[in-house]
Amino acid sequence: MSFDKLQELIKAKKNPTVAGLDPKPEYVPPHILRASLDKYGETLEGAADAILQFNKGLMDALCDVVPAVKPQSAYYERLGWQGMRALEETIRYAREKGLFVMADVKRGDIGSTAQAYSDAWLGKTRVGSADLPVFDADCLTINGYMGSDTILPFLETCRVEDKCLFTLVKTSNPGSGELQDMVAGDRVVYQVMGDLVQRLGKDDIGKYGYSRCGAVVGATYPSDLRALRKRLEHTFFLVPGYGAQGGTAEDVRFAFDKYGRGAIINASRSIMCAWQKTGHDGQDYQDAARAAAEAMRDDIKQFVTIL
Ligand SMILES: O=C(O)c1cc(=O)[nH]c(=O)n1[C@@H]1O[C@H](COP(=O)(O)O)[C@@H](O)[C@H]1O
Repeated sequence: MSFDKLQELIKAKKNPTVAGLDPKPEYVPPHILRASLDKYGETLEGAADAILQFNKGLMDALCDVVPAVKPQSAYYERLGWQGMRALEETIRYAREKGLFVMADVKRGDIGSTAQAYSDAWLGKTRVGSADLPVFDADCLTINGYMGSDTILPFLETCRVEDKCLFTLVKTSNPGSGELQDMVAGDRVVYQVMGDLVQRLGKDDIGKYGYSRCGAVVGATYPSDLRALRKRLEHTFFLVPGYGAQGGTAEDVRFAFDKYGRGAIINASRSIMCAWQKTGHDGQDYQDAARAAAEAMRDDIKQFVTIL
């Protein structure tokens, strides 16, 4: 099953991290941006071409270091349909490179609309008698705070397509406590959500002990991360917030089980924008991204041994 595949890629690369692909035109090295804008003008098409070329270069540099990439849809949506085409091509290229693709869309809606989202991102769209894959990611982030009926359509698509999900449980942002830390009976809200995620996934557990229904738990709240790891033993964690948001390797070690499994740590800007700190005008963006990804891996491996 799908988290088994991710776990095996993590083991093969000896690296429990995912590189976020959240590209803004400002993050693209000047020589790549200039080439695209010379070709297409200062247009959304030009910007979309630049981020696609940038993504491909990053994936060429990172594909033997990281097991997975996580493109965040917003950065592509803001460039309109040209951006969405760049996202589709990014996903296709990632798969060609053997990378596990986690589409970060944080979707959530009533059941019938959730089904449409899951067709788009994980499943297939029916046209006449044909079932056509669309974005075809391996895994998706969703927002399940509308309730279980909005999560289940995604989970069913995952079962049919052998894919998996991450549902927001305790997010990394500064305001996450405003609602997620509210007391709800004898639990707090994020615990209620975590328990729901674990319950929805419980009948479909993979060989490493994890269900298809994972949870997003931020690196920026390490004590909550530690408590959730103990509470949700069958729930795979996506842990964002390392690097640019201040989360450290010491913080994220709590996300892993005793075999060093069950979690993947994300960093986006600290890898994508590493070239901005080397003083070489972006010509070395691939080396810089690779060095940042290797440094993150080695940093985490000081605290976590993957068996
Ligand atoms: O679902 C996510 O990936 C996510 C959840 C969360 O709680 N916090 C969070 O930062 N993210 C995403 O993780 C990435 C973090 O990016 P950096 O802060 O640049 O490493 C962004 O794509 C965020 O949208």
